[in-house]
Amino acid sequence: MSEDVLLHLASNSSNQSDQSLPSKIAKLEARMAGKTSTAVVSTLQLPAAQAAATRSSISSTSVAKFGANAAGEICAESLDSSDSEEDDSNGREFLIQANFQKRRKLADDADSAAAGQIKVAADVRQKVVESVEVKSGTDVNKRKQSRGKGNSTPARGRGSNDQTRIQNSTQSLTSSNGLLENSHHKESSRLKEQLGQNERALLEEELSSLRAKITTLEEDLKKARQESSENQHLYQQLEKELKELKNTEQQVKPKRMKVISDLLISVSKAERQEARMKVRHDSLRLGNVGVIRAGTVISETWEDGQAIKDLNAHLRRLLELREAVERQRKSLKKKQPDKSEGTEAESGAPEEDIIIQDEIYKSRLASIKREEESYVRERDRYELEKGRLIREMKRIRDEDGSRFNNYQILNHRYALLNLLGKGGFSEVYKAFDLLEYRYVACKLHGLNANWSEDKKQSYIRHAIREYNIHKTLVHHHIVRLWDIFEIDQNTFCTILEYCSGKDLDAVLKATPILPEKEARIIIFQIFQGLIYLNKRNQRIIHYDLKPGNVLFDEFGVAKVTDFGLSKIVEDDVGSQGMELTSQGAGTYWYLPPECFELSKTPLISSKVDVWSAGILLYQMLFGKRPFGHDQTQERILREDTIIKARKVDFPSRPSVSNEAKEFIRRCLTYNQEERPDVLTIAQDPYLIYSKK
Ligand SMILES: Nc1ncnc2c1ncn2[C@@H]1O[C@H](COP(=O)(O)OP(=O)(O)OP(=O)(O)O)[C@@H](O)[C@H]1O
Repeated sequence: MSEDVLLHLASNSSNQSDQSLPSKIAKLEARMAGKTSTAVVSTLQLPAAQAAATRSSISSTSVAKFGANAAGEICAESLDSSDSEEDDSNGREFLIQANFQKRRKLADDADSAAAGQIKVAADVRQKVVESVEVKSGTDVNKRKQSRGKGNSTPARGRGSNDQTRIQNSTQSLTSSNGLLENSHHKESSRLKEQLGQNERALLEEELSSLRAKITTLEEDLKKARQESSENQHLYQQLEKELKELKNTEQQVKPKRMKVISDLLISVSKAERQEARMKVRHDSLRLGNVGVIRAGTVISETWEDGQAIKDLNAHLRRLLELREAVERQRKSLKKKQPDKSEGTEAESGAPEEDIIIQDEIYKSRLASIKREEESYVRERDRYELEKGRLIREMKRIRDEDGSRFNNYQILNHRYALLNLLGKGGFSEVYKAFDLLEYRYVACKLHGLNANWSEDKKQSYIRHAIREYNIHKTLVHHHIVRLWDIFEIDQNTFCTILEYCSGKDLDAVLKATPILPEKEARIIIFQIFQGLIYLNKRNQRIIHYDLKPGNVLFDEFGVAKVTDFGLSKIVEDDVGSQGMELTSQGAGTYWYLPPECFELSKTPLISSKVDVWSAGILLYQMLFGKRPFGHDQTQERILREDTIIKARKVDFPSRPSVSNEAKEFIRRCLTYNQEERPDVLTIAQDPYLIYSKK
């Protein structure tokens, strides 16, 4: 109710023409003051939040009539003054004062509105600049734009507020005071005019700066065009140079290949010469192949060299010496007095002398034995050297007899160097890949010209099968197969990763027994390869694991090779394996009993490779194969050696860990069903390396 009254009062206070009104109003105000002061007191007595609510409701109602600021202040003034204004005359003074303050307030608002309008004009100008800058799209303009944005945002906000305030003030001015309205109109039109002038000046200034910018941009554009045409020219020049380089490369490439292959060939020639000299030198010491003629039959025989002859002569002499000393000892024993028969004097030799003489003989025999042992060790070493020499002689002979020994370049990239070795139907050459710049092993598969067409075709099918299996295998412990190509109707070539170390067969020939640590890490690597073969979608049984098919690279990494007999495990094969269709292949010492099953087609699985790996480990640890070591392949078949291999025995020496023996026993489980497959035995503690 007090608010309504206040509103009424406020609206009436602007009516200057009603002469009786001031006193009425004064009275009412005085009354109101009493009431209002009560209201103020009660408001003050309320809690702070409630008091604020009351105040804000009053002021919001006033805003509806006068505009936010003016109404708020008038309200506050009327509330402040209500305490002191007690009579009518004072009430009139209050009204005049209130109106005067109202006017002053509105004038202030008009000023601030004018300032707001200047701001708005500045914003408009800013927008023009921005739009021009966006169009120009240069970095410089972007910077300007961001600067402009930073300045304009708050100004724009203030501008709109001020505009609202101007509108509000103008409304209240119109309703409350005509005079004020007139002066305000004048004032605002003057301001507008001034604003227009300012704005124009600013825009002109802006326009001239934009023109300057356009000139700069045009210059920049000109420069950029010039640069672009220079770059275009440079690009064409480089393209031309590249083409020329490519042409030169094409011309130089064969020359470079020739230089490299010439260098390789001269190195390889020197190696061949050195190898032959070494063989000649070693054969003087160790022996040579001689020819013996018996009637019309000429056959080859081995003749020991001087070193072996000397060694054998030493051993013979030592043997004779030992026998002589033993004879002496025996005769001395005969001279020994028979205590039951007579005295020292009667036998002719004092007992003490005989004892001493016997001690001398015994000591001599011990020293002869030591010497003999040392010569035997030396002879064993010579035997190993002799074996190496014989293999090297064979290699040289094969190399000399090979039709690929004249440093050919195969398939325009593989420079053939020296022969590494000869297998059943193949020769393997060390070669250099002139495109990839790496050494490779070229395996030349030769078909016998006398073979029937069918046999040739079958061999080729077999080799292509091997290639197709092998080329998909990419593993650290499997020799990579890089390439295959035909050389002529009877020969084709596969390109393999070159392994510069020996193969395991050569290692075991040089050192038949390996320390367990070395043997374990080799078998571990072989199993890594086997695990890979059994974890692929298309599982593979190697079927020909033997020392000759384990190669070593220059760092001693073991790699499985030769997939000529491998079998791909069909998807639908049962747990016991698949049928072995091509029997009779493989090396018998390393194959499990099921492969010798002749009454029915055997079922094979990765357990074949587990058996072979068990034999390999046994051989590395004990220097011999567990079954049929000294037998020929033919005898193994004839005597059913492997079919009878039910239990593995371990020699007492060298001493080998129980873990190794247990592992070998598991690998050599006779019954195929009970033997673990590759992935199962891979879990064996012997194949697990962990930090202790
Ligand atoms: N990738 C290779 N890197 C280095 N030497 C190799 C490589 N492949 C084979 N050799 C060597 O070449 C020789 C002949 O190998 P090849 O595989 O033809 O014969 P093999 O395995 O002895 O006989 P077969 O294949 O008839 O059983 C062996 O001494 C072997 O060590």
